[in-house]
Amino acid sequence: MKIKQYRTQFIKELSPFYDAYEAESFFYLILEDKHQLRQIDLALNHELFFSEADFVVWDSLLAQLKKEVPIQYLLGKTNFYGLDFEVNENVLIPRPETEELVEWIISENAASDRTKKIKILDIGTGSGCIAISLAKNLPNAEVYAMDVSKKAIETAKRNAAKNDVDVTFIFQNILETEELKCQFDIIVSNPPYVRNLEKQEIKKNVLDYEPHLALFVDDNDALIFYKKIASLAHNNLLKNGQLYFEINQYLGKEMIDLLGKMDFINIDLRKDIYDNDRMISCKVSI
Ligand SMILES: C[S@@+](CC[C@H](N)C(=O)[O-])C[C@H]1O[C@@H](n2cnc3c(N)ncnc32)[C@H](O)[C@@H]1O
Repeated sequence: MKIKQYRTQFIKELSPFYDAYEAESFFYLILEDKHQLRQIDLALNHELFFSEADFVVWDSLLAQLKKEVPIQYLLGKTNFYGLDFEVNENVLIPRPETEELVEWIISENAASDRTKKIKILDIGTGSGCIAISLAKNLPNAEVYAMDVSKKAIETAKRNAAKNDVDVTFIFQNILETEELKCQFDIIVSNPPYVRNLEKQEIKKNVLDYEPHLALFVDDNDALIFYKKIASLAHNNLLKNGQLYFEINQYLGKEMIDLLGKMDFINIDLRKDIYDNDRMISCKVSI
């Protein structure tokens, strides 16, 4: 079969699950990953011919996509902030909203005195996407990253090596942490923040395949991670130090109240590209 014919069939078979645009983007991601071919190659070479064995691979990927397995897990990789990351079922697939948080931190810290080290701690690092992007883009950063999942830490370590950056990984439960070992200039976290009451908004491809440890938080204490991290930050943020959080879009006001009551200053709540309250930053009052 010609690959162009296969493309039509591929998109049609995915139509109950994904719109044509998404299905087509999956097709080209596979084409690039498995055959090192781009859309333009397909357009130019009308006679492209794929072997029977190639189509066996395509069929197996198509079958998994029909079960709504995320394409990133099928290919074992994704792109975040211009860098390549390994992803697997032990880590959350990094989201574009989180790239916005990283962009915010870089924009506020890139111009800082390059002779002075900036110590950064990323709590709940998952694939390591935040920690590694910061280490790559802030040359004077000394980056630490924590997670309670051993398998996530192993993945993040491979991602640090792949992207050629030094990050110190810490296997630790932040909720059981009495005190952090050192003082930081920046503490950043994208902790679990989806409440069970929001489960019905979560798509099957997320709910069935992404780690629930990374996603969900107890409905009765939805801000538990923020409270814990903010209280540790009081002792472990240096003078002028800054906290950055990704947050649940429905809890922006609650986050402002929480940080205000805990005496943080310069509280700045920002929206993501979809116009949802998504990230917040503050400083310790001195
Ligand atoms: C929303 S994911 C964020 C992953 C990654 N930082 C990102 O932005 O894509 C939350 C992460 O927090 C970790 N986590 C959950 N509970 C934790 C705890 N008690 N202590 C430390 N990390 C925790 C999860 O394993 C997961 O990797």
